[in-house]
Amino acid sequence: MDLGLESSLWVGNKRYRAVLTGWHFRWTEVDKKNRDKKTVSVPVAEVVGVEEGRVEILPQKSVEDTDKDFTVFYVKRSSSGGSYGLLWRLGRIQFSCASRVLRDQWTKHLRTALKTHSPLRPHRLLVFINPFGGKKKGRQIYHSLVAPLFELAGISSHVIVTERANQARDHLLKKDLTGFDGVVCVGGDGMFSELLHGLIGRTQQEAGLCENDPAAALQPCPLHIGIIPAGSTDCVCYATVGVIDPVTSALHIIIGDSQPLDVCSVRQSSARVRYSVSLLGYGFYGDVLAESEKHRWMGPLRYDYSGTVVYLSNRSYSGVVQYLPADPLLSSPRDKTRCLAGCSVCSRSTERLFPHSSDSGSLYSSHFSQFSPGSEGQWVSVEGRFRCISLTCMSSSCARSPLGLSPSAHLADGTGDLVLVWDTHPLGFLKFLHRHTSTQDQFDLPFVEVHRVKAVRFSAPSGREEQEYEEIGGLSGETDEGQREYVDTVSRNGSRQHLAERAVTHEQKTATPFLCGLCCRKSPAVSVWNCDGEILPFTDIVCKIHGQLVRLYARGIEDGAAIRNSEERDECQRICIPNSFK
Ligand SMILES: CCCCCCCCCCCCC/C=C/[C@@H](O)[C@H](CO)NC(=O)CCCCCCCCCCCCCCC
Ligand SMILES: Nc1ncnc2c1ncn2[C@@H]1O[C@H](COP(=O)(O)OP(=O)(O)OP(=O)(O)O)[C@@H](O)[C@H]1O
Ligand SMILES: [Ca+2]
Repeated sequence: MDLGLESSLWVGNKRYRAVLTGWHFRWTEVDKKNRDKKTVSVPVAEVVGVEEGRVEILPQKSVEDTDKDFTVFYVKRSSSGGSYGLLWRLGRIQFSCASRVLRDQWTKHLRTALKTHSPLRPHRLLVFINPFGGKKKGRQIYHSLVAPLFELAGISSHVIVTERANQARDHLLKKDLTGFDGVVCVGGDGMFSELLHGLIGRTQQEAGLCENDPAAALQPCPLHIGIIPAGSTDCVCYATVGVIDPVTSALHIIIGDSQPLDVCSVRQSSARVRYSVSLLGYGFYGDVLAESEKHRWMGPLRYDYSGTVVYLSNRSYSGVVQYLPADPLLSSPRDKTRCLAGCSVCSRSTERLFPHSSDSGSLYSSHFSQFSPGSEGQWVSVEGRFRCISLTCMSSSCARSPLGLSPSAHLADGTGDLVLVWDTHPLGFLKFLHRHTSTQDQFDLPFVEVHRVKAVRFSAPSGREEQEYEEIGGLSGETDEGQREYVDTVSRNGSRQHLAERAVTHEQKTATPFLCGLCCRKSPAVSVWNCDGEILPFTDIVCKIHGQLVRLYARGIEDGAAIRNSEERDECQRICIPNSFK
């Protein structure tokens, strides 16, 4: 069927020329005064719904069933006033036609175009609401802001308000999921993590794979994940959409946006595999999480409180980190680029990961592991004392840190960024933390390194080594230069320098201890791993990045400045709607 259509339409008493081409629906006021021919152009993929009559959904749904009118709902962008990304809102325009026949033609053509141009739009969703996440507003957010939009878009949803932790994960692992196109969580990163674990586990079960087997090439999940942010950090939402806004996220779900995401698997020999996308952190971030769990009642503020307590306790931990570098010719964590919607680095990665798929984004093609025999590079091993060790599959931007833990990390390039912060003077570490809140480069410090990696291993020192270290006084008051005393070898097994030997060297160099009463306290020998907000019950780990293992209803961060500039240049404005239509 030819999807094109063109005719005059009225909005109130103004006449418009409306055109539906393959990909766009445009309307231009036919008026001598409209000399610059301002046109509103909406991509068909961003039309939310088409209704006969004059329809409103806010503050509540009302339908005036007039037979020459139709209403179009679509995505309208506005600046987020702070965040990097753009807020999406529901735009609405009510058209009148010359006849009922023409009206029916418009609604039919628009609906057919919608089906053709956005094949991933969900029809049926499974929604989990955590009533206790963040500020405990999950239920309210879903019912007042999201459910009316889903209804307008003809999406039927099965809603489960969780009664316990891990209910969503267990449901996805065991219950019948037939008929669902996607799964949505209303909550924070912890709820997202439940969906991630449930869906990855379920997909491997159905593929007859054992997910705990480190050699298994994990299969990508066929169901999309949607996140309606209602948590404390909401890092996954922020880093994939660019704003924390339930309406924006609901609209991404409705139009069936699709953003692949890398996932890191975390294993210890006998334990169940865990997954992480935003932060696998040891040392500072592990300790902050452990401390914050004691203060859940504080809500989102618990992280600031615990962050301060942990910072003042001035801890560092020793260990051996081994990592498998990613191909440095493809990208670098210090190349000052940003992964934005339509990212070319991620698109090329899709072609590498799914080489035999005609639609390189297809989920159903066979998934090629990045760890096929022979493709491995050389492992690098470093050993020493660290303030923190972080591994993230994406930038991990959030409200606290608008550019994130690794501002140039990519959502779907099959790699993770490993940030090593060596033990340093407390003020140095504060400088590092503080740089996360601005555009200053947190990696441009002598005690910080960042590596783009495909896999990581970590092991804490044996009890004896750590005891020797403590006996000789540790590194409190160490200078920035002091951290350079580490082993950087290229080997498969890593090589260990005796910690005590290095500690003596450091001790000879120490500056006056800072915050003596706090920092001279003995650090515990080991920290814990923070795996996307969950404390792992083991210390020594092996991690692997699985490129594009899951897909979210998102499109990456839209570059607000670029979109605004192109609108200023272009007559065909996407979001310039005359005030009378707002
Ligand atoms: C001086 C200001 C420093 C601000 C430093 C901001 C760095 C923020 C980096 C945040 C990265 C978030 C990564 C995402 C992690 C999620 O998977 C996880 C689950 O939701 N969230 C956390 O673990 C929650 C982690 C939350 C960490 C918050 C740390 C707050 C530190 C405050 C330090 C204050 C020092 C004061 C000295 C007097
Ligand atoms: N009904 C429930 N009762 C108790 N805990 C729950 C319930 N439903 C989910 N949970 C758990 O609560 C934890 C935290 O939830 P969530 O991630 O939604 O909010 P948050 O911790 O405030 O935000 P963030 O993870 O973004 O910091 C999750 O790990 C989840 O497993
Ligand atoms: Ca990545």
